[in-house]
Amino acid sequence: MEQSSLPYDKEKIAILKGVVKKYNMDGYPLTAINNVSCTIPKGEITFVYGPSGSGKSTFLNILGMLDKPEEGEINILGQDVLALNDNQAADFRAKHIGFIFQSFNLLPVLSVRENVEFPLLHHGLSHHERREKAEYYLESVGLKEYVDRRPGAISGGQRQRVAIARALVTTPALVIADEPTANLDSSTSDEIIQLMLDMRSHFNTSFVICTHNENLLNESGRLIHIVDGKLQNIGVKQ
Ligand SMILES: Nc1ncnc2c1ncn2[C@@H]1O[C@H](COP(=O)(O)OP(=O)(O)OP(=O)(O)O)[C@@H](O)[C@H]1O
Repeated sequence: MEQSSLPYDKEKIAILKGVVKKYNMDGYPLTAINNVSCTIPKGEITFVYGPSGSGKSTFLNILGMLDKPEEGEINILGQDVLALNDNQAADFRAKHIGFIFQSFNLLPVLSVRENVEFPLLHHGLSHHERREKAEYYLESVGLKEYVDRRPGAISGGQRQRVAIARALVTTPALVIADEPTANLDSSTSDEIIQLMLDMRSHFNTSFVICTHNENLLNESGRLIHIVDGKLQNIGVKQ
């Protein structure tokens, strides 16, 4: 695999330089991400915020290697990820990146435990090892008693806890969360926010969270503000 031309810095999970992503909007080009350069620090929470349609999800999809930009460089953990072919990119993503979505995206026919075991299927573990790991992470998000239930038989907040356990079970360096509290009431949102903060300290995972939730933006962490596809500023909230 090719090494990135961007300098490798072990304190940074990701380095983006000059990233441009365009969409075709009814025959017209729309620049959703416009020359974005930034770094994602290790072991911290970075909050991405900005108006609706400003390019936050596009930014997360590119950072999470779900989508490719037309221009720019992206280095994740020292790897030039744009140089990877589709299979290599899928392997890299499965190993290093976890995702949390606003709509939870759990598989309804699987139990809570099986949902969390699922990302481990291609990690060369025995059934027993997968089960042990899944139960460890489910216990860490407070769902020990619910492992045999189906997602349809637990609350929205509990579903998001399952999704957090599923994102963490592969011990990824980076967890990307797109509006993780948008479908939750405010007190459940607060619990989920607290849980992600606890998980960050406990597992030293780097989180990048896109949010409109002001409670999240008041937490300490890095802030990336995107307006019209451009980075407005990068700040540190103490
Ligand atoms: N698949 C697509 N095809 C065409 N245009 C798209 C596509 N995805 C996003 N866009 C456009 O790109 C721009 C950025 O969209 P994006 O979803 O990244 O914004 P956002 O900040 O996440 O918005 P929101 O806060 O409403 O979720 C918008 O103008 C959107 O309409």
